[in-house]
Amino acid sequence: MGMGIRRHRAYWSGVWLLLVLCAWPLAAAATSAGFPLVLQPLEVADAAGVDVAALRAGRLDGGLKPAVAPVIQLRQGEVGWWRITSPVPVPAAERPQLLLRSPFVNRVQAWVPGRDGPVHAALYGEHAAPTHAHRALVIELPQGLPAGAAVWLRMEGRSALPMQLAIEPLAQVHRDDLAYVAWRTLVLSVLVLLAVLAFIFRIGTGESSFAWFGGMLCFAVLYLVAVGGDARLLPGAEYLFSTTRAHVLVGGFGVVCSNLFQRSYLDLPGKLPGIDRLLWLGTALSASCGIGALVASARWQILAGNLGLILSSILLLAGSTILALRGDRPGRVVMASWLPLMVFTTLVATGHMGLWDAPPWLAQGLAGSFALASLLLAIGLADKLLELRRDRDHASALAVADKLTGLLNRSGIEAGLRQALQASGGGGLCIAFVDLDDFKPVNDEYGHGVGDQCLRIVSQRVRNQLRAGDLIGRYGGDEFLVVLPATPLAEALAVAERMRVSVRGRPLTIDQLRLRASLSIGVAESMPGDTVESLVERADAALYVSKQGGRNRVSGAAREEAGLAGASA
Ligand SMILES: Nc1nc2c(ncn2[C@@H]2O[C@H](COP(=O)(O)OP(=O)(O)OP(=O)(O)O)[C@@H](O)[C@H]2O)c(=O)[nH]1
Repeated sequence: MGMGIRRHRAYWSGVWLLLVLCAWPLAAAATSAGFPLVLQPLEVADAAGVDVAALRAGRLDGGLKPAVAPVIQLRQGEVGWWRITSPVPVPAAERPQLLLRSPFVNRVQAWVPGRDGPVHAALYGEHAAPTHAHRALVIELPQGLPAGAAVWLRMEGRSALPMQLAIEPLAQVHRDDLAYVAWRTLVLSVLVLLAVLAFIFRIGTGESSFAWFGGMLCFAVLYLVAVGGDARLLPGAEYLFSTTRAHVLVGGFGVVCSNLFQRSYLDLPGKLPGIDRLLWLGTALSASCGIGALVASARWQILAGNLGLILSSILLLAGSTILALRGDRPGRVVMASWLPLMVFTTLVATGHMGLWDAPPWLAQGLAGSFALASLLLAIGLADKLLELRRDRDHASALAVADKLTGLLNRSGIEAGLRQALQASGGGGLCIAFVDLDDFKPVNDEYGHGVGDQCLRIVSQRVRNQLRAGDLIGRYGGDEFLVVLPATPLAEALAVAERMRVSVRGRPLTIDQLRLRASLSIGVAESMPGDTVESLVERADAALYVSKQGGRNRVSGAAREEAGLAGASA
């Protein structure tokens, strides 16, 4: 009980630590304040063929639309133009930078004051800038943004994800870059570490749910790295990660692994078979989008993938809530891990849909809540495994326990003796065969209840004479077998004598009765080539000598080659 509470405290301390670590970069991002900017989309008949000289000279200003929130979002294949100005002069001394956050695979061109040609910016490819973190495209404004001056932006839509705009001093960009990289490193490290642990546990325990969990984490890491651009500077990263097809593929297989893991962790087939059957539909949709993306890229894959994800999330949240309300532990763990994830997913998705102005740190919160969910699930999985282990240990302890005395039963003590014989290498081990004298009359005169109590007290007294490594079991009715590893015969005879005295020396008090009992004991020492049967047979023969000698005594088995024998009373 005490151990359990301590373990749970350790789990929750870990979770709190992670939450605090989550809060730090989010708080840092939230406190970032840049220069105000005004964003105006430009409406032109032919967006692809705009005359930039005319644009910069202000001759196309008639096409400018009213200012919008500083967010740029285009459908795939669309071309868009925007003008950026600032209501206050942005001084060059502050080394201001234009930031386009969460760029993913988008590419932009910018015409900034002080430069003739366009500045290109992208996460991947020849225009990738290794001098900044991958959270944003950063375009330098060498002359700042004086009153009346403008930055012109051109973008071809490659991803439908929105990009937020900001103008910030270089010092702040660097500070936020560092916080971002630290945060991403923490999140990705947690996920990678958990994945490695999951695969190690899979090999160690043979539990398939660990493999699905590990798979889910690997796909999650790939997804975050692909969308976030963490690996953008590695050779081949552009080819591997910068296509929507890559995201559909890892996303689809990630959901498949997650579903297979959660159904086995929650035991959905046994506990909620209806939800389990529906979950197969979500899994099939996600699998079809993943397999489809392996073959070719098509629009239906994104639809199937999103449907699979939404259906699976709803079913898992519903299933875990039902199980949690029933007091089921895995249900509670899944609910606790999915809730923050679902909240962040909904906030990010509604932000993407333009329903509200989502803050830039929300995407990082989503990644963090995923790491938190994975950590909770890993703890839950380990906890479930421990519980299974405890149940199994309990069951195997019950299988070898004698109910009446709490000692090992016959098969338990025989197994223990077999092991001890193997470990002893054939010599130096003694056993004592202990039998209660004239027990039948106790049963006959006082009844079985008193007889049982008598067996309990005698077993306790005999056990109290043993050392930590010795074994004792109830061999049958009123017979006990004691195994004394690494004990010479003389010492074993002395131990047996102490057992005899412990029972004979004091009467057994049962209710109002005071019964005098005694033991007959036969001791035998192991010899090379001994088996459990041959050794027990010699101890039994020695016990017979004690019985024949008048009971209440200890006899040592004769060692044929040495002719040793001992007896006491
Ligand atoms: N109360 C009780 N009695 C048991 C239990 N198992 C066996 N017995 C009784 O233990 C007695 C064993 O008797 P024996 O060992 O044959 O004979 P004994 O009377 O002890 O005499 P000696 O062994 O020759 O000294 C029998 O009467 C069994 O019914 C048990 O679990 N509870």
